Amino acid sequence: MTRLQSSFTPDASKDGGTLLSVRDVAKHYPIRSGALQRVVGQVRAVDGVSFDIRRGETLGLVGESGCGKTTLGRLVSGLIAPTSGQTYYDLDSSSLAALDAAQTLPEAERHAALAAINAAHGIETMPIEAKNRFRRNCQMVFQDSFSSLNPRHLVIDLVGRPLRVHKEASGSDLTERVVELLEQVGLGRQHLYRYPHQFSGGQRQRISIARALALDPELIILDEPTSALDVSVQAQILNLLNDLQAERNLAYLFVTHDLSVVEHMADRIVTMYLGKVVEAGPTRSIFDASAHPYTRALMAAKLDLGPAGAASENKAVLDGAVPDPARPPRGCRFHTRCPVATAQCGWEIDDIVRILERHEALCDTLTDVTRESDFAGTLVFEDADAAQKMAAVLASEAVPQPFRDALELAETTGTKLRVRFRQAEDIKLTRRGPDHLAACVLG
Ligand SMILES: Nc1ncnc2c1ncn2[C@@H]1O[C@H](COP(=O)(O)OP(=O)(O)OP(=O)(O)O)[C@@H](O)[C@H]1O
Repeated sequence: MTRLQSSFTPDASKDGGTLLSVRDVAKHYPIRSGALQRVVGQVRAVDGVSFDIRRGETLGLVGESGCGKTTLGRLVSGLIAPTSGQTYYDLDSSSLAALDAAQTLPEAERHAALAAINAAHGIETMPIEAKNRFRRNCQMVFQDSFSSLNPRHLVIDLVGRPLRVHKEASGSDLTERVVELLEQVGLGRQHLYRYPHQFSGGQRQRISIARALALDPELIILDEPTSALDVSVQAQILNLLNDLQAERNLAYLFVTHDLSVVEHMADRIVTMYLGKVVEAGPTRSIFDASAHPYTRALMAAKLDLGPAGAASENKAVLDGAVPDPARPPRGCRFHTRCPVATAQCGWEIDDIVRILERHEALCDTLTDVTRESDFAGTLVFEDADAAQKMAAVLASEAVPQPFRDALELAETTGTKLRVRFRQAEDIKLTRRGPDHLAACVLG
């Protein structure tokens, strides 16, 4: 893979250097079944994601629920370990160049080339002292302040804990440090000896932010920090985050499903769909010239709060549920819902299975599916009539035109229906403008 395809490395105005480099990171969760809890599949929550975060910038990570944003946030923070790939902390420019050059090498050579960089900068492989430094410098704020703040702890304990654990302060010094932190987030000394339930949602989120600031981090991962709040409180928290960033040169990874929030907050945006990055670029470039239909659909969906006409039109854009991440669609994973899909987007046998799920009567008569590959196979029905009917459905307007264009063969013999689609590879990210990448077959 070339660097262009594997990573998203900005040269934005915030040129404080790269803080974190996420490289080809994947997280697959095993699906277990039966009395013996055998592994029968994998949920591909994050599936080969690369991007950089620069010092002092806000990177917005957007996508619908279930696309893998939270998992990615936890991977980046080191809270969970990746299945493959790695996140690198504090690379100098020559290590960063070496890291990207190594991505183009064959697997075996890549390991050798990366050994020194992994040992010094990989958050899974660095020495314990370096990992502790990373942990101090990378903090998280979660959406649900109720569950992230222990209800039995006083504010002084909640905010002071990182200082105590890292032996930064104790006694009256600790109290004064906590007061300082509370004042920075708009609270004060009078709040020290109260419990989380005595605060409003917005105030609790301020306490979470104060706790995240305690060790003076370089990066805060904000996972839907304002989604549970009223709009007016949301604005106050976003303003607070902006002020803190300006004062402390903080970098934020801002995880949200809400593009209107990142439009105001983010310097750059990464759009994720079903575990993959589908588009990444400077915020203005994404909003003015989005190159992926999924990003455009998310942008349209944000107008749902607007005029009724826009709402109904936009609901159609993001119709249907996100497919099962254990069986992500081939080619472009968005092709099953894409309003501008083409025959090149990766239509496959599973798309027939998805169509069958909408035709209950036919689905009941299906007895077997044998696959030669993801793109070719045979469906066996109870009787020849059902096989003919299915062939007729596949040739009709009940299925999208690009699906029909991609279907090279649909041949019935008795109870069997043999099908073959045109082959497709995964769609790679390609350059669409300065620092702007998108993974779509359309130019
Ligand atoms: N511990 C886990 N075990 C198994 N599957 C998981 C686990 N955590 C997440 N998943 C699955 O991984 C996929 C991605 O989940 P994730 O929470 O990262 O998405 P998300 O975009 O953050 O969604 P949301 O906004 O709803 O949190 C989902 O299908 C989810 O069910």
